[in-house]
Amino acid sequence: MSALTAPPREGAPRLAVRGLSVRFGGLAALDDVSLHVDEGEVVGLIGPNGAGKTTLFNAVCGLVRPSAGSIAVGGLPLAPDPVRLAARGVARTLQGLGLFRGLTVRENVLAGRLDAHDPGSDTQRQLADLGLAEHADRPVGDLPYPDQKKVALARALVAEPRLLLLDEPAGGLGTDDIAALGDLVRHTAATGCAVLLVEHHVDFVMGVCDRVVVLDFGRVIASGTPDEVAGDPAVDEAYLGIEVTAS
Ligand SMILES: Nc1ncnc2c1ncn2[C@@H]1O[C@H](COP(=O)(O)OP(=O)(O)OP(=O)(O)O)[C@@H](O)[C@H]1O
Repeated sequence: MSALTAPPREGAPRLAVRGLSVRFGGLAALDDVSLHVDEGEVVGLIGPNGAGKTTLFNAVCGLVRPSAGSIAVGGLPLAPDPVRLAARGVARTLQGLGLFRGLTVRENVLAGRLDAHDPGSDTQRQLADLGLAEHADRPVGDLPYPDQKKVALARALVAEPRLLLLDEPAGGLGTDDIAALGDLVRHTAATGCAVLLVEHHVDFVMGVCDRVVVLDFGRVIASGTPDEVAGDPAVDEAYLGIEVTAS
């Protein structure tokens, strides 16, 4: 059995990042970053623009090559092969929508579950869970932006991931949709999925996460519960006056 198809090691974090560094020429986008996400946990990854959040996601997905450090999923080292991520139970949403605009809602969600025995029924259930069933056969580009964000989420969730990477899921959403998103994230974690959440909407992060890790200039400057992080002066300083509050 290869490391890619082996079951996760019992007791190991779903995601363990140790001493990770990523360089782009002379720029250290990530510098000795360590973090972990356990089964059923929601961990927020926050920090100002350019702090390295998306680079960390890209490293986990094998899209950028670290210059140092290691990444393990379920206790097993991660091979730099984005195509095999789904087989390891990893799903991701993108900062933009990343949808196939010429396809219907159903076809977009189906794209997240092409390996399944009966992808059609999984897709239908996921669409119903997110209130998208009545839009299933519409071109995805015809839906309002919040519903398109839901389609992108549905495409990740239909794979029943064990590790879910969410890149700015609350971006562009109104208050009610953000509240519903928070419920969905917590519900997903309650099924045992580990969630790593990159988000600029700090109140949302503080309300939904069990722990928060703060990056600035590629380094971890704070980590802990939302209350611990919100009270950390280094975090206020990194955000240059943006209010950081725990709900
Ligand atoms: N492919 C790349 N080539 C060169 N530099 C890059 C590349 N990708 C990211 N960077 C740089 O690495 C640093 C970290 O970028 P990254 O996108 O990870 O930050 P971020 O925290 O996700 O920012 P934002 O909140 O704006 O999305 C930035 O200085 C960025 O300009």
